[in-house]
Amino acid sequence: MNQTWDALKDHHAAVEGRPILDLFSDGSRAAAFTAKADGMMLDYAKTNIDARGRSLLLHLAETAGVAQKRAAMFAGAKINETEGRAVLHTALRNMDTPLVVDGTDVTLALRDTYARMQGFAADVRDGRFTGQGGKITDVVNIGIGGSDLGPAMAVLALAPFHDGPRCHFISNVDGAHAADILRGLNPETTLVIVASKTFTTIETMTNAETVRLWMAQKVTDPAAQFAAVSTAAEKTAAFGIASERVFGFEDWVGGRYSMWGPIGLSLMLAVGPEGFAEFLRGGAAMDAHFRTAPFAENLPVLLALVGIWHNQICGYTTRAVLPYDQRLSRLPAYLQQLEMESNGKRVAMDGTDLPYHSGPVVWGEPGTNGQHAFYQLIHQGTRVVPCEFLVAKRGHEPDLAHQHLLLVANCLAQSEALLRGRSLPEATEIMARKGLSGAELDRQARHRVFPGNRPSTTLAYDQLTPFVLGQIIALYEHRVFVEGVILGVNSYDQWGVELGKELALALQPVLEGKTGTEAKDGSTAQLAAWFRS
Ligand SMILES: O=P(O)(O)OC[C@H]1O[C@H](O)[C@H](O)[C@@H](O)[C@@H]1O
Repeated sequence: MNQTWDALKDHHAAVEGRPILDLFSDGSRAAAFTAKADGMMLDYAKTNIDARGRSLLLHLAETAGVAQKRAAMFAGAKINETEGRAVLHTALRNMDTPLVVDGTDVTLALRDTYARMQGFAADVRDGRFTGQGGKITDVVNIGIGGSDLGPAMAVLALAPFHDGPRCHFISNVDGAHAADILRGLNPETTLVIVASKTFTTIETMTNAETVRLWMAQKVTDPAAQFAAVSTAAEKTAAFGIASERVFGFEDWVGGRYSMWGPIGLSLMLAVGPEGFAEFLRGGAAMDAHFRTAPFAENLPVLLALVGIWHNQICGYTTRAVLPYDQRLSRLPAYLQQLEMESNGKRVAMDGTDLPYHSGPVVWGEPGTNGQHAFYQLIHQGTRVVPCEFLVAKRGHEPDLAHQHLLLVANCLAQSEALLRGRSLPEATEIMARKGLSGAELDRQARHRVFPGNRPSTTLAYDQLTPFVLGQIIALYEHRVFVEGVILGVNSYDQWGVELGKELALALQPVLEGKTGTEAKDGSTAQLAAWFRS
């Protein structure tokens, strides 16, 4: 921890409890604590960050080496130090700019694969590639984690742009998932994409086998209706998928950063190659903004600094992502992997223990649904939950513009209510008007107090198009990067998922009764015995 961290802690101690609302007595507050990029606006004025807090936070980003690390990442340096890999998902959306890594221009192979994806997607959509019962009507993407959450989120987000086959996603090893998705699908007109960076993930391999057997009941050559997306070409061949339907990528694309490349094939099939290209253009626009905008106007940097302020400095342990955009209903789940798998670490890059907490718990649901569920706690619970609202100026349903207006009113009202709250005198007056008095008035009024002074940010955009979705996702990716650099963690590995995988493998023979439970703790042994009985 350096002096800036200490200065931030001191500053927080000095301003803690100050009403954020008071900051608006400066009429320029709202504009001064808002940043814009290519038609998108991030309002972070409803936080307790003031001019001094912001300048300390910006200093933190500068002294942590964010600019240097940013340059290193975009240049293809091996910043994923624990796996000895570059981090180049940004190259997937900037393929026209040559990028030499280890003596090779990596964009040549990227462009080649991208052209093959475009050709295949067009063939499927136009009916040149068919199933054994005719034109492909449905696509099933089998993948998990980064090979599922991104495309599943984006396919839902871009529903108004769908003009291709219907897309479905199977991820869970729970057979219920495959069973429920496959019910109602016709194997003869279904294309299956097995999406796995490693092509070893047990959930995906198990589901791929299940779906192959399902298809074999109706189709003479199931493999002909399978495509694969992976870094492991030999494994896809061993599974029996012809190389012309295998779309590869390099290990310098992290799973949770991979939807810009072949992992996005299902999205390209749904919205078409041009819609997908727009998504890439949106990501590239955010890359350009991130690389060139001064930190004080830089959306990813500012969003990261708001995160550091709330989590590491104020001590708020979670953050809620609240899209007032029904089609972004899977964004919180997507961000849970992006943010928590990236920055949920306990040691710094050099292996030493972190001197502060790492990334927060990320959670959320779309508004207005959340309002009728968990907002009670956000408004009146004893813990502060920083809220991150997202909202579009326009919906896609011109006939339902009145509903969009209602949606926006609710979004703005929530951040206003969190900021303003309702004092005891205000609550007392309301209850007195209802005829209460004395102790009963006091008791009832206290239940109706909102402490307020609860921070939020609002990300506002014009309309949820492929371009804007690309901007949003790249914004969050770079936010994670900046937070990771400031915390000094490796945002690009995920060792924390390994132990459970190993133990699950070891428990399989125990549950099958082939090995005993001697090596297990009493609780695990008891549970295993119960399932075997
Ligand atoms: O794409 P795959 O190799 O099948 O990996 C799927 C997912 O599983 C792993 O366990 C990791 O935790 C994720 O980062 C990854 O996205």
